[in-house]
Amino acid sequence: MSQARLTLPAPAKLNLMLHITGRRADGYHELQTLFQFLDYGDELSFAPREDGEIRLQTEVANVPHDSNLIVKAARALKAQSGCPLGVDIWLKKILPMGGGIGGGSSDAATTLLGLNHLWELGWDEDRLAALGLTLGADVPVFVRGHAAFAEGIGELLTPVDPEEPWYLVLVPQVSVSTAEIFSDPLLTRDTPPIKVRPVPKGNSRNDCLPVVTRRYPDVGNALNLLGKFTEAKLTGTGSCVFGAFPSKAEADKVSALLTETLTGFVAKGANISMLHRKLQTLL
Ligand SMILES: C[C@@](CO)(OP(=O)(O)O)[C@H](O)COP(=O)(O)OP(=O)(O)OC[C@H]1O[C@@H](n2ccc(N)nc2=O)[C@H](O)[C@@H]1O
Ligand SMILES: Nc1ncnc2c1ncn2[C@@H]1O[C@H](COP(=O)(O)OP(=O)(O)O)[C@@H](O)[C@H]1O
Repeated sequence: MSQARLTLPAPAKLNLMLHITGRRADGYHELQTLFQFLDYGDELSFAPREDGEIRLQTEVANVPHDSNLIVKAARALKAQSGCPLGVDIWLKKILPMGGGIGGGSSDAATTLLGLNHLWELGWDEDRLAALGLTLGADVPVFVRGHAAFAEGIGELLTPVDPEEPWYLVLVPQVSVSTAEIFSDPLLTRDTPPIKVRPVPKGNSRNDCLPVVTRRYPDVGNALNLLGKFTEAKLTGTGSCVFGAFPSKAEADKVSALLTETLTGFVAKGANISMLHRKLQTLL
């Protein structure tokens, strides 16, 4: 076994549209959503430990280690695989938390794939995605690593290949709780499911938007400002909003104007996640 430290990216995702089509008996919502990755994200490093301990060596503000999805993912994989090894993990946290760009879920997926490699478990993607789903509805798409149209609670994935524009992502300085938005009585929960495949253009609405902007005026403000330049959309349950541009130069130009007053970043859309591109180079 290689003892070298393994460093892997954990990319962000965007929800290019998000319809809520129903609610299951367990309270989870049925969605139709289009996931695309960004070439922008956190970075995790892993080094095996012979004593079986799982240690996250980086503090994450306001997230106790036991609640960190990285630790939960590592513990679950160790328990289910029976692997005797442990791991030291370091996290370079770049992605805003509660931003709807999936940082925690992506960190969990990178942990599952990284440890599968480091511990030489040989689990296939189906098994890793099923374990990922027990950690969060968004984890499976990061495990699969391909842009996807998602149904169910986000786990029934059909790979798709939308255009890969440059995006300007604005990050309002509020953290939105997904559970809070999904429990709002005013949330639209009865959008008729789209039955046609591929999903026709023009279905770019996010059903969470009215509830999120009502609760978080800063998000509405960011949408209005970006909307002066391009179609401005909300990702997931927010708080981040984004707009597409045909080139980096154009995204940078608008970024320069808006980030005087707002935080944001420019990144390229990617249909194959940078985690999977990196893992390919290790095989
Ligand atoms: C809405 C989406 C869209 O991509 O993204 P985010 O804005 O969180 O990134 C996701 O489906 C979120 O996935 P994820 O963030 O993994 O959610 P989870 O941890 O599984 O769930 C948090 C809480 O949200 C609610 N929840 C989540 C997903 C879903 N399909 N229906 C729900 O009702 C549940 O109350 C759950 O307890
Ligand atoms: N490794 C992690 N990175 C970020 N958040 C985490 C992590 N582990 C657990 N969390 C918890 O998950 C919540 C949602 O995080 P995140 O995935 O960044 O947002 P979102 O689901 O809106 O995209 C955080 O507020 C935090 O409490």
